[in-house]
Amino acid sequence: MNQESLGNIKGIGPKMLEKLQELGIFTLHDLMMYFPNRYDHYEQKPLYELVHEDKVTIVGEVMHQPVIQFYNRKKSKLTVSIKVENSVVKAVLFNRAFAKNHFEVGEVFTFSGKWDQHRLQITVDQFKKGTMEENSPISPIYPLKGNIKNNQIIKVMTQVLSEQIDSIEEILPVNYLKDYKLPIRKEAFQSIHFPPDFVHLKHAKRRFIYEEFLLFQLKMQLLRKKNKEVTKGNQHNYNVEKVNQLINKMPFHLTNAQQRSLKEILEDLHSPYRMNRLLQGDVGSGKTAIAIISLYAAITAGKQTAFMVPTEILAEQHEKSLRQLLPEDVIIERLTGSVKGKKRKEVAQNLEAGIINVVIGTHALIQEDVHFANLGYIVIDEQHRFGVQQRNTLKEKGILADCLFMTATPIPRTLSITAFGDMDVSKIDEMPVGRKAIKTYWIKENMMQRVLSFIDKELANGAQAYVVCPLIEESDKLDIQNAVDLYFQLQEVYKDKWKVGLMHGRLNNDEKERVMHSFTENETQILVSTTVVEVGVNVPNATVMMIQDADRFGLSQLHQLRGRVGRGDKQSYCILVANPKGDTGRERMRIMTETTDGFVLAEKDLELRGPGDIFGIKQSGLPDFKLGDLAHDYRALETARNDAIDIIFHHRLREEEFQPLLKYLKINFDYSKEILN
Ligand SMILES: Nc1ncnc2c1ncn2[C@@H]1O[C@H](COP(=O)(O)OP(=O)(O)OP(=O)(O)O)[C@@H](O)[C@H]1O
Repeated sequence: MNQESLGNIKGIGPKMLEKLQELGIFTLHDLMMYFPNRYDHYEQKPLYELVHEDKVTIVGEVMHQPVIQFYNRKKSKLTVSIKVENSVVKAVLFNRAFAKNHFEVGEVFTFSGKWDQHRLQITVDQFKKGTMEENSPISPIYPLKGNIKNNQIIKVMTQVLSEQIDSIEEILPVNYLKDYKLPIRKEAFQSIHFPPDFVHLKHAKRRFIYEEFLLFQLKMQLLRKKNKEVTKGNQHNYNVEKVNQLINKMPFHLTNAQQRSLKEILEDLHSPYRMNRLLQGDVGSGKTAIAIISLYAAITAGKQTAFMVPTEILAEQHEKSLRQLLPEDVIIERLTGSVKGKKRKEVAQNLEAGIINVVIGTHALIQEDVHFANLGYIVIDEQHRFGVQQRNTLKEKGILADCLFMTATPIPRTLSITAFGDMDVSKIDEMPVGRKAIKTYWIKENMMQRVLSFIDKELANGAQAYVVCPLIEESDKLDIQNAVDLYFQLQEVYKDKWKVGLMHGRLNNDEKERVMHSFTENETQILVSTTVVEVGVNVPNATVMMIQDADRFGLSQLHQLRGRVGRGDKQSYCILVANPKGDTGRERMRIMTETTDGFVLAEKDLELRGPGDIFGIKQSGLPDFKLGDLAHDYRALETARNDAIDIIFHHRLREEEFQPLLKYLKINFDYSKEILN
């Protein structure tokens, strides 16, 4: 089977060709790959099991000559009495008088249509001579667009399949088929379009799911390999001694997982290939610490470095950490939206002149007027918040710059190997020692008094608390508690005892900085905030996170918010205030109180809300699979990925049994031509 145009096929006229093109079908290959999205299944049940007004299928023998009645001039009703089991059932066909001659007494027919339990009567949509088995019981329903009909696709497909079936070549090696018990390709095509039974259909689907995952993963691995080869010559000879000095100076011992990830990152820096790595780790697992050490390593190799983060608050916080940890001779600057006028000009000039060693910033880093002298390494935090485009713009500013992407959002493995399949992945899967699991409680509004005195006790022990609300201003529609109101209420409750701060997106940058600063320094003990504190904010002294209207947040977001506490060695608490109306809201609250494992939560979120919502944006880079479902087919995806890595990195495409696959890749995927040659 190939890229032959459908125009060459006998029986497909210009009109049909046009209709097929509307569905995106241009070649034989396109047509075969146009899978049904569901199947009509005529299941024969005993009469007593049929449900009144359901669509049913009945098989019976014609008992008498059909009776026809005409009414309203052009309308007709044809009634065929049939014997089913030991009953007489009436099959009624409206306005199909011509069908009368089809029915001979004594012949068996299969009818499908709407069942009338009281009259023992079926209003027939379709009928066919013969028993169920003779009438292909599972019929495909194709996704339709334009003015093509399902029957027309079935007709074309039947014809093409019967004529071309022998030209469909297998593309997978025989061993794979054997190991995974998959049907051969031509059989799978036959079964997915016209399944003889459900078992064949299941295996055909299994085959195509594996096939599409494998083809996708092959593409990812080819890109990964290409990235390595093309970028040869990108070696950073960092100063091991200086890096070790910094590690020893850190206020804590790195966890094993941190050490392992750091080692992988440093190896990438040192290797002649461009780093394209994702550093994944649950909230508070210590990713930033690793990022800082690796930035310093690149600086000791004489390179400029950049640290890109999603919010102004984070940029300021990280700038502070960099200044605290790095030796004084490292020149650190911040470039965010709030750096303006003369200062901004100065930073831009110094970047271009190569004076600055590390610049930390937000989107401001990718403005057109920002140029680097010799950008060698970029760390991008919370990467899925930046679009693919923005990531690339920054990359392009530094020729062959190594890139480390960090994400605190636990991405289920199925998603990470799909969206980031072309990347290497390091994982920090261990928390620093001494961390206590955060205790999470779900309470109703009417228990607020108790919560407030609990917070009071915590603060009396020297700790601090966050109170998060979903929106900043009251909305009539969504009865949501607003941050400003709550701020005033809490001030009233705690009067002169504790200071309350207020943070939200509408404050200007200076105000935000001031509010955050006084919370970090424990000048304010309670921070009332919208979700701007969601990512990365690090105040280890805070032990209480109270979230208002918690059922309005997704699980991953709740987990991010909860991750703002439990960052030191004190026992921390997360209090979810919610009166969820629906089951999903209640389910979310329940899960939150049951687990603190971000990955478990993300898997649940994937189940409850689908992949798009985890990333929160469209540019997530997730492909649209025809059959494969990321939430459920993770085993197939995992297997396909391992196979693709093996095939590409062990040069299997050169082997004899992989020749059909190689040929297929070359014909069907543009990307692979140059890489595969
Ligand atoms: N190995 C360690 N031992 C003890 N404390 C650590 C260790 N590594 C990091 N920390 C501390 O734990 C807190 C969280 O670390 P860090 O900010 O690096 O985590 P993160 O993974 O970047 O967090 P987030 O995902 O929330 O941004 C910080 O206060 C940091 O100083």
